[in-house]
Amino acid sequence: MKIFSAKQIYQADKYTIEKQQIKSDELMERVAIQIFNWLHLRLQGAPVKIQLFCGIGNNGGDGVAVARHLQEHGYAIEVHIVNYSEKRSDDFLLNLNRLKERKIWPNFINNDSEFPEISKEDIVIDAIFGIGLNRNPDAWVVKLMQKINTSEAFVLAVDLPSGLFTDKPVKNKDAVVKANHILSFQTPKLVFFLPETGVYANQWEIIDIGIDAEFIANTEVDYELISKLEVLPTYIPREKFAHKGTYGHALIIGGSYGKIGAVQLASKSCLRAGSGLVTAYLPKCGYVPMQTAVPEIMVLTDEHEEFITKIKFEITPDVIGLGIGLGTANETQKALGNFLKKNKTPLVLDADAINILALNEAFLKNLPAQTVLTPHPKELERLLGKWKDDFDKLKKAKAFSKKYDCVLVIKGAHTITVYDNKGYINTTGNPGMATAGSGDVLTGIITGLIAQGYGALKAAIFGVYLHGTSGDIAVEKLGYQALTASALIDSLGNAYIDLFKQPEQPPQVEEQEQQ
Ligand SMILES: NC(=O)C1=CN([C@@H]2O[C@H](COP(=O)(O)OP(=O)(O)OC[C@H]3O[C@@H](n4cnc5c(N)ncnc54)[C@H](O)[C@@H]3O)[C@@H](O)[C@H]2O)[C@@H](O)CC1
Ligand SMILES: [K+]
Repeated sequence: MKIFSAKQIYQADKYTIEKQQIKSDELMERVAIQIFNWLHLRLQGAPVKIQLFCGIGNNGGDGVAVARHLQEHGYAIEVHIVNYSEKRSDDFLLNLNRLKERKIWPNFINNDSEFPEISKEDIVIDAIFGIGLNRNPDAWVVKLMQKINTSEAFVLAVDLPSGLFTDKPVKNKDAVVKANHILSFQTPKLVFFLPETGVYANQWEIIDIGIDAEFIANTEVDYELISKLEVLPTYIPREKFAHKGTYGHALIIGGSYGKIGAVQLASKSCLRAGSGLVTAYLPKCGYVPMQTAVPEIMVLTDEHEEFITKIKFEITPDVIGLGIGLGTANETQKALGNFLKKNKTPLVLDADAINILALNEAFLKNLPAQTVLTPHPKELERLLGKWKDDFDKLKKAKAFSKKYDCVLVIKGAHTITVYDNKGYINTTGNPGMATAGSGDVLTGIITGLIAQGYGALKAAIFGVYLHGTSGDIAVEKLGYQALTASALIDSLGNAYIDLFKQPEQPPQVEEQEQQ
């Protein structure tokens, strides 16, 4: 699903209004009806008090229009107009008049007003600011936001929680409404997926307001949300006459004394991701544990007992996953530098391979085109330097990816894969996956996909998706705390199977034949 910027949302609005030959307030009415339906379905006329806090722009207009529908259906409403500016939008005024025609008199809140009481049994509709927020809210509006936030009432945000900018970081953490649920129009907003602002958007849902499909299809975006719909077309089916050579040979290089398990995890997940053959290359001390733990995997060893000192092998793998459990010993750093000078095989680099690159910037120019790097936040910082905020981080990541022609997988709650000036935001996974070895498994999966013929970018996007789905499947049985990296590998098969599962349909009631 495409993620639009605020500017693109306004363009989409305009385009739709012209093409569908509707008035702008009709679009607002679509919004209002959908929000009303959402509430009505859940409340079923319950006598709960609904307090609507509406700004004076179109977000406020949405809120005011929802109020009218609620009142028409007998709900107990209180409409508060948060009067933060003189510049009221036309559709806000139109809907305000429609309220007045029905003898609903809103309460106007100004900077010197006393705020209304909000009880924790109430429902609050937050329609103060939408995507039009372009500067920090005034102090008195922030105070009102704080009142809403401390009320313990259920807060439903219209389009996005008021105070969140669509395409910018938040400076004042108090100046955002904490919503329990967000109904966002047509497209989720980028800020929902970034660590600093995503905390304000735990629960969100998209409301389809009938934005023109052609506009959506033809508009290039900077960010895309990746779910099953997006990854399914990239899946490469298995062929009947295939043999193990058809699906490639992956080499996993890593490990040092005490960190052989990391190579076991990456090699196993590489195999389970579908690589035809997998060889592991590790220091001598890893030979016996590796051969014993995973019989399907071939093993090559370095001449050193405890860490890797020379990366030399006679085989010709299709892809190399490198860095897990590697350590950063001087000899290992040198070995990686020498290896990169000669290597032409596609690479997936993780963990200490990334740390070694950060320590030796000169190595970066020797990366083959479209090398996949999978840093966690600390490794990313070593690579990019410190960033001011999430937006600055993405800007730096895009510049880095462009400079070195690499696919950068920014791991996090919503992992973002960056390449060619675009970001692909993953939607699968859960906090149970913040566990030792989880990253090693991801490296193995991406390496295994490239071995089978997936391009680097597709392998990274699909790999991150599969890894998250494995976590979502594993957590069902294990819960968050007991989820381990090994359990992720065990669920990988089901993650593939899940790709082809149809969503459950409600049971069909057969019609009784009329006698
Ligand atoms: N396609 C869509 O997404 C649609 C969006 N609609 C709604 O329209 C909203 C956008 O409406 P607007 O563009 O009127 O903007 P908002 O309602 O978000 O904000 C109102 C106005 O306040 C001013 N403002 C910004 N920051 C301020 C601050 N800190 N203090 C005081 N004033 C400030 C700006 O001039 C802004 O236009 C969306 O979020 C959505 O709720 C719907 O009504 C129709 C369809
Ligand atoms: K809002």
